[in-house]
Amino acid sequence: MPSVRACFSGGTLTPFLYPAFTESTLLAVSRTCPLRRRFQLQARCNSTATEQPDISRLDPTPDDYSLTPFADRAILTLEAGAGGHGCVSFLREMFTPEGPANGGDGGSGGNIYIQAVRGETSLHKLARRRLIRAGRGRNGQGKVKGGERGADVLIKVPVGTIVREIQRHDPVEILLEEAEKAERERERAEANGDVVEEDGGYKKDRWLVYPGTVPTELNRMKFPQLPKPRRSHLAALEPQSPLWLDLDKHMETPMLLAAGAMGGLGNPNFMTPFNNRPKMATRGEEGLKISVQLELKILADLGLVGLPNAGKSTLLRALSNSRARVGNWAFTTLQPNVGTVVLDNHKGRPLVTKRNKQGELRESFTIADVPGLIEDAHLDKGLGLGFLRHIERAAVLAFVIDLNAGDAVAALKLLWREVSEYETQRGKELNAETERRMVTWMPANRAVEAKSDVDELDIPDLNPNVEPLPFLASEPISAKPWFVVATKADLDGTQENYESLHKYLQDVKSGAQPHPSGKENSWKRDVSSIPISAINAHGVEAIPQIVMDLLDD
Ligand SMILES: Nc1nc2c(ncn2[C@@H]2O[C@H](COP(=O)(O)OP(=O)(O)OP(=O)(O)O)[C@@H](O)[C@H]2O)c(=O)[nH]1
Ligand SMILES: [Mg+2]
Repeated sequence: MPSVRACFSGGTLTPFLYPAFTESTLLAVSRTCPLRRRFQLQARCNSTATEQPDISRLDPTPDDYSLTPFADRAILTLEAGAGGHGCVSFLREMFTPEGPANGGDGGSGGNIYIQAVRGETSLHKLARRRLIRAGRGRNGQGKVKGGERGADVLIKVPVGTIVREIQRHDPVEILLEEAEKAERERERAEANGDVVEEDGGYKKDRWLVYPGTVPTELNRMKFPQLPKPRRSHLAALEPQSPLWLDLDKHMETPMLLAAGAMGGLGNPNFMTPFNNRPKMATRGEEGLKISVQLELKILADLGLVGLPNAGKSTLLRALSNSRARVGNWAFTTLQPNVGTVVLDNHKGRPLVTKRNKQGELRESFTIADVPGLIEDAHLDKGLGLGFLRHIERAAVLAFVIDLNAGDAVAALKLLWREVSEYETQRGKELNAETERRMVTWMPANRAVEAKSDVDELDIPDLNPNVEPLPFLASEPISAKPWFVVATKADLDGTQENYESLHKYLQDVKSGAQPHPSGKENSWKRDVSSIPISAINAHGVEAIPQIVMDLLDD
């Protein structure tokens, strides 16, 4: 095992594993060199690393890992609670056998809330549920007792979840439109001097009548004008339709997605000076239905990109307490792992001192390790590009290159090519997904009505979301700060490979070589590389400092 030495090579100070570089080279570094502190830190960390490398943890058997269920997509139908029905009831007391109406109103339905919380890490629980329904309001009762409210539902999602609406069915909106249409027709008829028919009939889906009312009696009954469909006051707090939420911060309070429907009116609402015993009440409104697509894009500070078997998971283990699975075969990792690197454990001096934009000291940062990418991953080879969405939102990217697996420069170029391909494809993919799922929902009883209706204009428009949803605007991946982690540097014959990689990156930085993504405005200001041996925890201590330097770049 070569001894661990820090070295100064080609202007970049890195802890180097190759014996050709000596510590005396480092001592020659000027005291004013901004990288001096990093070197001191390296030296300190290296010495501790050599003292107690926890090799078994970094080279575990393939069964020594922990795996939690994970899903990063879910399609859900959310149904706000329907309102309870109003009640038809009459006061009956000892000397008042036929008292006035005293039916209570129906309770309103439960609301649906959403909250992004730090503790959640996956959407798998939601993906299994498919339909989430808030409680229905209870029916009103006699003695003017209002129905109980329906139970609310709180959907907890991980921070970084995007909510997109696929389809919406708003029964109140439909009823309002129908009422408006009827109003317009009445006005038109009045203007033409026609006889306007009063809307006094029985509508099975809107009215409730006294139990035991026979059909002949129903025909004779005079029904008042149907009250306008009502919305709960809370509906004003609903986000604008179509839903497009990017829940990228921990939320202290839940956010309303769909307010429960209003309950029906009890029979006292229909009392008139001539009739204090109306035998009808209205039914509760139907709840708002929204189909949404949830997509989790893990928000990590550092994203690890690499070919399969490059050593990403081992690196994650070396940097954090993660128990990601490690194995000597491709695609050991099948789902993203997130690890947290603790910079300050409040026991002595922090590993790296860095303040964030708000001036607070950073105590930790997160790393996302995703399944390996292979050539033509953009054509859905290997595990495809699906998992790249998790590094899309990482602030800094680390390209993990195996120095023992052929030309490192070629590997880096291949990775960048796939990443850029993903970038061009992601917008298209998102929209295609939405269009595929878009179906026009029509309630069963209305479908017949619509068919029999010859006047096309009369068919209520149940699919208001015909316009394509906007793309998610985020910065291009090639504009993110990045660096290269050249791993497996402990193996023989990797030095030359590292040197050519180092030279290539110097050229990219100076502009002699184009950015490997081939995109314009890509980030290459301070590209660096660091050789490490993750399996021995050699050299990895420099990574937190590099990430911190690039984080606020
Ligand atoms: N010699 C040496 N072997 C390493 C080093 N890092 C990782 N390995 C080995 O490389 C193999 C693959 O490591 P993983 O960490 O599973 O690689 P990965 O990139 O996560 O692989 P996938 O999840 O399949 O994409 C394992 O057998 C590790 O023990 C290193 O620094 N030196
Ligand atoms: Mg892995």
